[in-house]
Amino acid sequence: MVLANKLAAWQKLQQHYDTVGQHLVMKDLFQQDGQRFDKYSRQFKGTDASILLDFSKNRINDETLGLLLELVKEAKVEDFRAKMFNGEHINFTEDRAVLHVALRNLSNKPILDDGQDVMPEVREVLAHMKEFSDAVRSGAWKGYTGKAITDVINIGIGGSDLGPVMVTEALKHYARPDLRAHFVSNIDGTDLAETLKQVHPETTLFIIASKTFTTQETITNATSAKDWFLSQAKEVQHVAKHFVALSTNTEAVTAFGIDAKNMFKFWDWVGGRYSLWSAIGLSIAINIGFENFEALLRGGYEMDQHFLNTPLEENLPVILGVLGIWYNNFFGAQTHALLPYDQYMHRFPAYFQQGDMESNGKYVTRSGQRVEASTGPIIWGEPGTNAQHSFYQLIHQGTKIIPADFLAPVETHNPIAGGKQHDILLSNFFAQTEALMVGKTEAQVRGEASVAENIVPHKIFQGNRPTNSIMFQKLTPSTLGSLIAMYEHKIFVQGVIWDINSFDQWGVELGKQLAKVIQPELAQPGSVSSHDASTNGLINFYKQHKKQY
Ligand SMILES: O=P(O)(O)OC[C@H]1O[C@@H](O)[C@@H](O)[C@@H](O)[C@@H]1O
Repeated sequence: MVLANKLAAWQKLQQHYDTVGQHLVMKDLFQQDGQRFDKYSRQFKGTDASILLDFSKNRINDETLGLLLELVKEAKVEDFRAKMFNGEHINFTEDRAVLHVALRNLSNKPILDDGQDVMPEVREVLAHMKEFSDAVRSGAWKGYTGKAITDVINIGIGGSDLGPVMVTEALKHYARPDLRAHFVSNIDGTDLAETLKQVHPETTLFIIASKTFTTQETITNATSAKDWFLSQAKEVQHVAKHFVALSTNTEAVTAFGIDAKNMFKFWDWVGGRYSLWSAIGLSIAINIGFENFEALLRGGYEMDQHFLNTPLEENLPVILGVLGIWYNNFFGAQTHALLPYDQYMHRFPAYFQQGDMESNGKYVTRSGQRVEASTGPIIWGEPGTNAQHSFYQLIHQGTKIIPADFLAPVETHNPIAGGKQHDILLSNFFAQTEALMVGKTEAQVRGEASVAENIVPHKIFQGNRPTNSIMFQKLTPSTLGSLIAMYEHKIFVQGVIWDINSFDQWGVELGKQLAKVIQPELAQPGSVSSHDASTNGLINFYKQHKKQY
């Protein structure tokens, strides 16, 4: 593969940026073209999910879009897309297929990994999840004293936590108040301790979620949870009624003391950050019911079909992907903000921090060279309108360009005050992207009542700040599924263009290795001298002041 910045379309884009792109003023473009919204907005329609993407408030014209799509073709995104769906081992550094799309494949089409159809096993696990989640929800699954489960604690971290957390928050409207979901991820004992305070061992189900079942945080928390449980339940046989595992590692699960029949399997072709669709979604299925979990899968599946079959210029993930490239690589934007105007989606940006940054935070190309172009953006964000009262100042008047996606539902689940609050929320949603685009000129500032001369420059907004507006009818399970899959594929498109492997995560390993060296040093008496002066100093400071428990 050729380095991204050496592709002919990239060079053309650079020239286009230098001569035209960087000078485009959106306000003028809207004045010149009354059809700009129609021209630069697209709709996705699933069975019941419908998503509008308005990307007209971007610093682009027809030539920009044309060249960006040329880049997609030249970088062979379509070939890679086919390779992913066909189970080729595109995650070549781990020699794995990338088949999260199989988890939501609701068609009858087989999906092959190493020549074997993975679908029968996928369906088997889904059936197991249905059976189990139904039993927990109906109260047929009983704890060791014969009581029904009231609290489910998912113990997992990274991809084995963030997806279930984000989705159960986003779909809280569909959850039953008498069946509470909790999530423990951090090795910090506070996380587990504070959660255990809220539950009772007789009515609590622990879901130990770990693809590898070797992750230090998860196994340690799970062991402590088991100790807590056994301190009251006493008999080891009761563990079977209160602990289940979600993993690819049967041996480690059984060694932990969880019955293999209470293990929900998934496969090494499911990346951790793409795993909420797999058995990792068990806490979701229990929380909102299996039918709703299936609707989530359907939404994902329908977006997969859209990504696979829609022409590039109509394809939402492709459009989002190339717009990201335009700002990241030509305008030098370092970050990308996700700003959901839906309180239920408050963990959506955090979810895609892992989804995007663990996927595309890489500087080595598929052929082992160093990239010459900037890769994955820093993803961040908070729900509107809270974010408006926090960091929007910098987006409006700071020195950095912050491309942002604004997301909002047309319909709210909570029409408080006869829908008035939702109107207020949405008026802010519309106003912010408008303000970011049009800004406020010096003349407008002066036109306002009595502004002191020295204050004038402070009140000017340059505008021309790019945003995408993404509206969906209502935050239903299938809509959420489509939105998640849309961003997954956006990340895919960008990774292919940058020629990096979006599906490994070697960058998380070094810190883990070093922590394993340091942990025994903390328990030994005396000071350490084997590290650099800073690390030695910090460790020794801790050892001097450490409390013995
Ligand atoms: O699911 P397990 O194996 O516990 O991994 C949990 C997380 O670990 C991290 O180090 C990353 O590699 C993530 O991609 C992964 O989701």
